[in-house]
Amino acid sequence: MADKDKDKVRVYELAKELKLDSRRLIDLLHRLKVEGIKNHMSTVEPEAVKTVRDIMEGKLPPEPKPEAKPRPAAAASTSTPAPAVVPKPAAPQPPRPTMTEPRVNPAPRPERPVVPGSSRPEPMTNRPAAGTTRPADNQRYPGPNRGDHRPHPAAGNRNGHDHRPTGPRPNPAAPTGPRPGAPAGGNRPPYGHDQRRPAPGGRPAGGPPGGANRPGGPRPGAPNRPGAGRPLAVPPPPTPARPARDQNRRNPKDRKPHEFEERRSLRDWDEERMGSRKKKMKAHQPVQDTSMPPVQRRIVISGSIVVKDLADQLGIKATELIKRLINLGVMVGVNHELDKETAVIVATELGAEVEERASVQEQEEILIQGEEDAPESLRERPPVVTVMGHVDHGKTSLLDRIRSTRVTQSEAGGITQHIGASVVEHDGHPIVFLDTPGHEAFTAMRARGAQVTDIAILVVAANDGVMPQTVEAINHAKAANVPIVVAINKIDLPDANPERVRTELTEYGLIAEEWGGDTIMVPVSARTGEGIDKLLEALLVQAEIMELKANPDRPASGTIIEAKLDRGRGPVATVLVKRGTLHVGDVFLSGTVWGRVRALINDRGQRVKEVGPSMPVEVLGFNELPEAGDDFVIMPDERQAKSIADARANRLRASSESGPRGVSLDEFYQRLKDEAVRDLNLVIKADVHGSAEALAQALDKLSNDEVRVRVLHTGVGSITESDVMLAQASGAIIIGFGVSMESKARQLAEREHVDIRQYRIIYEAIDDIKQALTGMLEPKYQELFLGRAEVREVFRVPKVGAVGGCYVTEGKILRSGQVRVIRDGTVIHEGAIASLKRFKDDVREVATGYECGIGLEKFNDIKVGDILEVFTQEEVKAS
Ligand SMILES: Nc1nc2c(ncn2[C@@H]2O[C@H](COP(=O)(O)OP(=O)(O)OP(=O)(O)O)[C@@H](O)[C@H]2O)c(=O)[nH]1
Repeated sequence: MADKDKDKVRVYELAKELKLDSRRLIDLLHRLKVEGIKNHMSTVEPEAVKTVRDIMEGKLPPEPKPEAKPRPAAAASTSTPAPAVVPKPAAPQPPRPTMTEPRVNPAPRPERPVVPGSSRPEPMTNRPAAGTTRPADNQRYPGPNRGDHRPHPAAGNRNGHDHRPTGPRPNPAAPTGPRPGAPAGGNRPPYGHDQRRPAPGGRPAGGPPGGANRPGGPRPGAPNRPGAGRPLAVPPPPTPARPARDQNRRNPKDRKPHEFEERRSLRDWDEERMGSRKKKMKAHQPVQDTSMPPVQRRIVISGSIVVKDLADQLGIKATELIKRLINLGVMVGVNHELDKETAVIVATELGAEVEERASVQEQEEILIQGEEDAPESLRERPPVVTVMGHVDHGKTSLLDRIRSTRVTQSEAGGITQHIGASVVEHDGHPIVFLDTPGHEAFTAMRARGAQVTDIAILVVAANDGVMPQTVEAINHAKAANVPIVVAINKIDLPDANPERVRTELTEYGLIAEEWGGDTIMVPVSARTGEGIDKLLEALLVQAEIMELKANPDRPASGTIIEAKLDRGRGPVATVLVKRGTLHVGDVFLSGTVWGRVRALINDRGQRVKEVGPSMPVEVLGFNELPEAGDDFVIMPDERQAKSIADARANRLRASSESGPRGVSLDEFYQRLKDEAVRDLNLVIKADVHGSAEALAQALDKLSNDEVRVRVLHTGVGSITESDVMLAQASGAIIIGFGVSMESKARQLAEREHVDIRQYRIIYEAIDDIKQALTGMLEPKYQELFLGRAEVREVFRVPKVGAVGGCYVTEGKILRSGQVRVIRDGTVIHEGAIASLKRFKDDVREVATGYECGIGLEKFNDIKVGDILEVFTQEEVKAS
């Protein structure tokens, strides 16, 4: 039983192993009627695993094409539909897995019996020749790492899809061996390499690099290029070592329809449907270029590389390399940058021995991360605290009051200086307060990848209670897993009602300790100072619970919390040291800036020689201004600091020209598969509280054992910058329901690639999330903002209806666009524009700063003050 469980694999694991997209595999499993397959995380029973593997290896025929099955009426685009396949005697069936499901039993599928001898007979006759005539190749491209996507004990029985030599295969038990070309035993560095990334050697069975079929040695009977067409039904003469795959794949026209059908492996089918460049490349049958001898070099690839440079390294002409790349389905020019994987594949194809090294980025990570601290090296460190709360509830007053307490307690002489954080001592224990209150600052820092806060003080005015931004602050802190200590402020006021605050907070999961919960709540008055000591005490208690520790005896690393250009001193920045001790004279790196610490100044304006963990300090010695939120690390020497800074600058340039940084719903499933995420984080904004709650609950219910839908925040009203920041910081998607979006929020979302999805129908939102969780999200149309106009007057035009006399405040209004009418922050109508006029003329567009008349289709209720937001729909490219 235990053994059986061990054999179970999850869909995504199997898909990865077979180099299939999980969706395709799920499809196949469904068609095989394997039960319990819900998504990529579902486990597959060993029997079904075997069936799928057999199919993939060509031992069993694939199931009918999906087009043929679900839509019988659909015209078969490539081949004869399944029913037309000539039934063959079921006689010499290979052993079938004993599956309980009827589909995998031979009986219900008489139309597609397996007749090894007849289904893929010809290539088999050639294989021994291929395998045995090229022992050198086999050595260079050890079987299991190349064409063989997984070892199988029955390898010898393979049919035409097995391209491995029949001779001894090195290490047949290892499904993922060293990469091709990598020195035996794989001297690839143990770090940084994403094992999930398909190793070039782990390409699909029968793929280009497949054992005996690979180029690299002259083949007898040379002209084997695709298109050299040879009738496949006729068993080829045994002599030339023509690769089986060539015949199977490359001459489809020569095949009879049913043969074609039978020869199709699921992978062929999958590739046809997927059609991505990489797949094409992987599926490609390498073409033997007899004009070029194999490259006899050993080269090192440590990251992406320009075609020209790779050709240099290989000692061949760039044109030759390009030719080979084109053969592999990669269309490139001489200055094109190849990613590491492609470079390794093509170099190996050409016969070079490739050593993969950690990229600069990977080396950088190692250098920066340093070694793990031994537990015995850890010492207690002060907590770093941020104050949050609703507007006017007293955040600044409370911070001021707290800071003022240290004047009496600390040693004399220090002049408080604003450096972005202050240190306050209580009972001899320091507590560090970040000077900028508010959850926006807190989350902005997180959005930059830095989390410096250990504890959040939530200020709630006792006379006002929980307000919208109180809730936001709670959710922002929760999203960051930062514990909250509540300061119930303004208790000096006659209408203060701390009990009410405690009660209201329970609704948001904050239960006061005195009520049996675990949230410390302290009544205070920033005005009178009452309760401040207790609050500081509470912070120390919370810190103690958290066991905040760091190793002070190592080179420092921390975060920039503030940076400014000082007229006299040049660029200065405040660093919050996270671990280690920072000294004057240390060489540092921060983002793309590096330098040597010239001076350290603490929050009292005193020069210090060193600072330890959790301490804020102003650092002089920057030659450029770093950015708040950047990391700050001490480097062994200037050379290394400079080299990493340069590499980062290059990457930054490259990344700003390409790829999105945020998470999108479209790519969520891919990330899920790659195990990058297990949570789908959402921020929900709706027109009314009821719909926000309903949506949150409905979406929450979509969680399953494998993926958790986490609603980080729900709120009422427009989507704000703070929502976008929260989404960015937490890798969340924003769901807007009947709400508009603030301009700044849109700009930030566009810049940071935060996915904002707006809906008018609750089920559409639920459907989209549901589909995203199963990887079935259809390519969608995405809204593209065009412009915004304000209705300043309303005209009633006979026979036409209401026309808004508008002023374009942002972007431009296009006659062809769709329009959303927003009144008091709520979307009240969405539809088309019926007319767009400048004076009396119909126009196609009106730009910012101009007036125009806008009439709406099927909407006459335009009112002065309405905002007309114009947008268009743009197809989102499938990711
Ligand atoms: N009576 C009383 N008033 C207070 C107390 N704390 C703050 N206030 C007053 O409340 C008002 C708002 O205080 P701030 O400290 O500016 O509040 P804030 O939360 O920082 O406000 P924003 O920065 O605008 O978000 C000021 O008029 C303060 O004087 C208190 O404990 N008691």
